[in-house]
Amino acid sequence: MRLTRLDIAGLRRFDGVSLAPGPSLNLLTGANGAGKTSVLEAMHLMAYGRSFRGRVRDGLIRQGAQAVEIFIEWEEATGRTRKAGLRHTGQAWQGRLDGADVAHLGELCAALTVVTFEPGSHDLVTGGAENRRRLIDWGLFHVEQEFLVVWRRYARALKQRNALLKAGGRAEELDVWERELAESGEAITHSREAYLGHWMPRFASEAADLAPSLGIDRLDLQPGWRRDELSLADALLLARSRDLATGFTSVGPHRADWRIGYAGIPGREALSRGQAKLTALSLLLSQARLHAELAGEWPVIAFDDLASELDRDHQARVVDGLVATGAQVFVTGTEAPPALLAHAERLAHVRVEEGRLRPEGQAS
Ligand SMILES: Nc1ncnc2c1ncn2[C@@H]1O[C@H](COP(=O)(O)OP(=O)(O)OP(=O)(O)O)[C@@H](O)[C@H]1O
Repeated sequence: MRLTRLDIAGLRRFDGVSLAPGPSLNLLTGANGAGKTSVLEAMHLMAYGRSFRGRVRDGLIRQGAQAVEIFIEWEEATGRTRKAGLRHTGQAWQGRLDGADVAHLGELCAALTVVTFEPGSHDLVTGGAENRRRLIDWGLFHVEQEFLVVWRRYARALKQRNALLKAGGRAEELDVWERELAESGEAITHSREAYLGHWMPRFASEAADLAPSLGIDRLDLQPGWRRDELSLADALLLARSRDLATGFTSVGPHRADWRIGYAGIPGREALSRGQAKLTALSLLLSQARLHAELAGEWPVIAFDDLASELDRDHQARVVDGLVATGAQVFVTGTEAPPALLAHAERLAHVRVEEGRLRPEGQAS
C-alpha cells in the first residue's frame, strides 16, 4: 500500500502540517527536535492505535491543543483509494474509515498496515513478552479475519474469570468462563503456532543475511501453559485454587511468549545491542515479507533514525532490498543517508523545520 496524503494536527510540535508522500522512498531530514519522528509516530498511531513512544496522554498531544488529529489517504495494490481519520483527546478517541465512523480502533489498524523500526525496537528481542505477543498477533489480525473474533472472545472471558476470581466466585460460574477460555484459547494458540511456522523460514533467511554470525534457526512458541502435557481446560482447572488466591488467571495464551533459537551464541543474553537491533529488524522485515505474500501487498515501512541505528553496509542492504520489492518506505535522519542517495531517482525528500514540512527544492 502507498500513502498519498498525511495530515497531522496537534501532535507534539505540529500545529497543522500536510505531506504528499512519494510512492517509493521518502526521506525526512531535520535538526534534533525538529519533529521527524513525530511524522512516523502519526502513521504508527493510526496503524496501531498507540504510539511507539508511550501512551497518548503522555505528551503526544501538542501542549495547549485539545486533541491530536490525523488524516491519511492511501492506495491499495488493487488501485482502491482509502482514507482514515483519527482524533484522540488522550481520554477518548473517534475514528473514521472511508467516510464512516468506526466502532473499534482495531478497524483502522486492520485497514492500514505500517511496520516501524525505531530505536526502541530491540525491545522485541531483549524486552518482556508483551511486545512479542503483540507482534505475532499483529500478523494474524491482518491476514485471518477470524482471529480478531476469537481473540475478543478470549479477552472477554479472561476479564470475566478474573472478576470472578477476585470476588471468590462459585465453581459453576468459573466453569462457564473456563470453557469459553479453553475453546478460544486453544484456537488462538493453534493460529499462533501455524503463523510462527510460516514466519520462521523467512525470518531465518532475513537473519542469515543481516546477522549471519548469530545462526538463528528457530522460533518456538511458549503457549502460556504446559500444552505438551495437558489441555488448556485442564490447566485452568488445575490452576483454579492458586488463581483464586491471587485473583488473576495464571495460565493461558495471554501469558504466551515465543523464543528465538541461536546456534551461534549461547542465548539472547549474549547479544550485543547492535545484534539485538539486527535481530529485531530481521523479525520486522521478514514479517512484512510474509504479510506481502499472504495479503498481496507490502505494508508501509518506516525507519526512524536509520543512520544511527544501522552501520552503512546494513543500511544499504536493507534499503536496496526494499527498493527491489516496490514497498513505500519512510526514513528519518539528521542527514540524508548515502544508502538513500544511491536511489536519488526514487527519492522524495522533505525537510522538517521547527514543526513545519518543506519539500526539498522549495524555498523556505
Ligand atoms: N506535547 C508537546 N507539545 C509541544 N511540543 C512537543 C510536545 N512533545 C514534544 N514536543 C516537541 O516536539 C519535538 C518532537 O520532536 P521529534 O522527536 O519528532 O523530533 P526529531 O526530529 O525526531 O528529533 P531527534 O532528531 O532529536 O530525534 C521536540 O522538539 C519536542 O520538544
